[in-house]
Amino acid sequence: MHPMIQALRGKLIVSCQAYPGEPLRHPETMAQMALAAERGGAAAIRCQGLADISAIKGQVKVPVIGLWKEGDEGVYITPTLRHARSCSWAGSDIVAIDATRRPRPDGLTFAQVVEALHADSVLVMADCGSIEDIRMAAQAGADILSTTLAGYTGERPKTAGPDLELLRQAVAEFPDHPVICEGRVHTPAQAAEVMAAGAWAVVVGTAITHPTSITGWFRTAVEGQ
Ligand SMILES: CC(=O)N[C@H](C=O)[C@@H](O)[C@H](O)[C@H](O)COP(=O)(O)O
Repeated sequence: MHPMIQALRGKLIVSCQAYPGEPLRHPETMAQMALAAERGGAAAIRCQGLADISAIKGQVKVPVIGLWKEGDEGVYITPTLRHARSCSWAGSDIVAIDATRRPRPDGLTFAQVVEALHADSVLVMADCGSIEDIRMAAQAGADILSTTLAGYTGERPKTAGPDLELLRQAVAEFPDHPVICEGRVHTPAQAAEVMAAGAWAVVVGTAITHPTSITGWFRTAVEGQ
């Protein structure tokens, strides 16, 4: 296993993303957010878009997991080999790509994308939505398997918290692969629970770096529905 992935074992990864039209959507702002997360103990930063990747890479010392979202339905997380290579060139230490079994816009299979990236020594995080995706990604040689898309592709229910069932199944089937739990980890207790369930590492985004959502959670608690 690559030493960079080995070093992520038992660690917290923080996802720093702002969505189109949002107040914090600026590469410098995301770099500041990433630095703040690093200062709090994040072992890696996950981030979106070439400008954010390059701005964050220039600021933090921890590894950068980069992706490039185009659109918000179908295959939108680093959908093509071109997107993936661009993420790598922008400064990603690991590139996160859609690892579903859906057709990809460039007509390549996930396995072909992994093969091409590995030829350039690029590490791949597979963003999966189901156990079938996880199996496919493992077979294709992805360096990291992740539950990122569970609840977003129609194959798994959108659980309120992390998809522990999928995580447990993935860890049981692939004990020798690093399986990262990502998606709807909203509390430290949930983060501890996914680690206890055997996650290699946990990615937390919204609950740390998306103040609009966090404010909404509190507003609901204060005002009721
Ligand atoms: C489904 C999808 O597009 N997920 C994205 C993947 O990069 C991000 O929008 C999430 O914020 C990230 O996965 C972290 O998850 P959470 O914000 O729930 O902690």
